[in-house]
Amino acid sequence: MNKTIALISEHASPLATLGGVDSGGQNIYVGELARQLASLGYQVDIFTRRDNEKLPIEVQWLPGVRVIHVDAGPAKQLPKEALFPFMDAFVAFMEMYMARLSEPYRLLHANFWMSGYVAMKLKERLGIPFVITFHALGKVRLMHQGDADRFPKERCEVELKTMEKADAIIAECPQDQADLEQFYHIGNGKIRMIPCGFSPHEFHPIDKAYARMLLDLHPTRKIILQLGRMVPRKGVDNVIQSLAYLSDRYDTQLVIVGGEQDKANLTADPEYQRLMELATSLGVANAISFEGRKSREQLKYFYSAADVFVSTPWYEPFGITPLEAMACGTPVIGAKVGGIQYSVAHGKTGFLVPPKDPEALAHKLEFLLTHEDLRVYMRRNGLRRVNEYFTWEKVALQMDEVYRSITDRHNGLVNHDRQVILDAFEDAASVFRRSGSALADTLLTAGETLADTFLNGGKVLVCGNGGSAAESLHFSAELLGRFELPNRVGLPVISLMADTAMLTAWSNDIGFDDIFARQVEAYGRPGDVLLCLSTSGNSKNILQAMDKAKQLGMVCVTILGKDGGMAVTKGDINLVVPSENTQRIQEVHLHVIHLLCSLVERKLADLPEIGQAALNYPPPVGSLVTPHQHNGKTNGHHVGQKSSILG
Ligand SMILES: O=C(CO)[C@@H](O)[C@H](O)[C@H](O)[C@H](O)COP(=O)(O)O
Ligand SMILES: [Zn+2]
Repeated sequence: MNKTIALISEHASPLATLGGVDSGGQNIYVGELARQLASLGYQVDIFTRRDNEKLPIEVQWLPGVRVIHVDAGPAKQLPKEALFPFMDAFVAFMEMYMARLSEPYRLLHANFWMSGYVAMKLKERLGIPFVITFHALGKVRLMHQGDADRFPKERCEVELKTMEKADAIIAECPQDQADLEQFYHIGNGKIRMIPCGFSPHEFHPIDKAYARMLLDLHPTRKIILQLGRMVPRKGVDNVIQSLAYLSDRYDTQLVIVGGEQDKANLTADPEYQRLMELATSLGVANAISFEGRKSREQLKYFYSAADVFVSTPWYEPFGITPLEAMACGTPVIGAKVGGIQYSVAHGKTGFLVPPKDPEALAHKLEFLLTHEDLRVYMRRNGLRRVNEYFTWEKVALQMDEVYRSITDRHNGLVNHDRQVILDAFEDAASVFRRSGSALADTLLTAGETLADTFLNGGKVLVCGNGGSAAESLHFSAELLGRFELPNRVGLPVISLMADTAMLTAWSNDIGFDDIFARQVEAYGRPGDVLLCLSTSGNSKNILQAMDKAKQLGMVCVTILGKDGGMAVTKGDINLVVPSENTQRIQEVHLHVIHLLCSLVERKLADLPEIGQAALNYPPPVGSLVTPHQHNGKTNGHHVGQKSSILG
């Protein structure tokens, strides 16, 4: 079974350094999901923007996982708010890349709204189904950030369209699901709740004293850890403010990990400056150490060294850091928002507090830091909870289920469509078979009549509507031009729907019902044939043309379907296709006109006495057998009169 999948993550690459403004949870999510999917047998390609010209296009990152760097916009770092204009180029690159693959991706998994746009376009063009994890929703962000939100205004509209087109939407927590339902009205069973995860091999408890020694942290002071991206919405200022409410703040240290810079260069980070000013103004600067950006390998030591981990953002679609802290045995005090209120079990693995409420945070901090037994209890619960529900391995297993259900459904649809096609061929074959026996004799008569008409200096007028109009042109082209017989003269067949100017003027000014009758009157002569194609046999313009032809002493040959309609009562030779299906009828009609052409040419070529004459049409009047001498009465009508186009 083909298990190739493309993860699209336009700004967040698993290869990017973590902790910067635009790299965080999504980089981890994409990387860890890919790693686990590969261990489930998937071949994963991660498409992310090439933001450094030195990056090769393809990087084999892990066994079964490649990172594909997409040329879309300048090959340098840009804020994610500036990337949307390059997403069409992203789509074009992926399409080009995919065209070279031996097997198409079975599924696309988009991450973030702009990747969703890419996946939606690819689905439109290539029909590949897609899943999306938004990681953050535009409407929620706008609610919290207001004018500070710098994303293009189309974001929410694109999100909505993407949601409509997606085969499944992954909500990361119950709050995410509720936001999707409330703000985007998505509730038709498309949403699947699958949380984020952590890797037990990466995050596990380490002896506290050892961790502190390695990190050069105080061996006995109470350590509060704040770790993550340092942007206003993460509420680092809230944690700093809470220190001012702690009664025993001098025995407590707040360690802040994260930011754009490492420790030595932190002063260059404006957010650090802002936070430092705040700490100084509150008189708590001495209780804080800013550690700057750290490598991922170092994080477990920080989590393990801390007595409590704090995360109080304004909002948080999921929040991976509380999981990582619990996985290292550290209780969490988190804001009662987004995924944190789901991952942190209040009173069991930590506490939930309102965001932007430093006093409430201080209250819980004080309580937890002064109750060691409670910390031990929460440590045990936290370890159990995260290992039971939140490992990347479990996340990937749930994701695999979603992928399978979509691809099965998709294959089912494809198979269904395939069956429709096979059935249509079967149906057509059966109508053709039935038509063979039903029409063979009449076809011989019709072929002979047409041939005799030509041989007698007559002509054929042919008409029909819609598909039948196209076939009437088809018929005149074969006989006026060439069919199978080489070197014969053109035969006089006039398609009555070929004269667009006449048809439009007449139907515009007078009416549609006599467009053919008018032409029959002008062109028709006794002994000529009017050949009518109609699937219903009830088109008024066909019936009127037949009436006119009969008045002029012409022969009416019809090619019909269903019950033959009214036309069957007026025709001299009626070829009625035994089917009720208009398309099948038309398909047999094409075959019928080809057979008529074939019969005409055979007749012209085979009759020894006229073989030469057929090549030198028109024959001298009277030199040839007249049709009724061959044919006698065809369907009760004599067709012996001679004519030429000019009468
Ligand atoms: O080709 C199709 C349907 O397959 C149509 O264009 C179809 O020919 C038109 O509806 C005609 O107007 C039907 O007229 P008729 O066959 O009933 O005389
Ligand atoms: Zn048609």
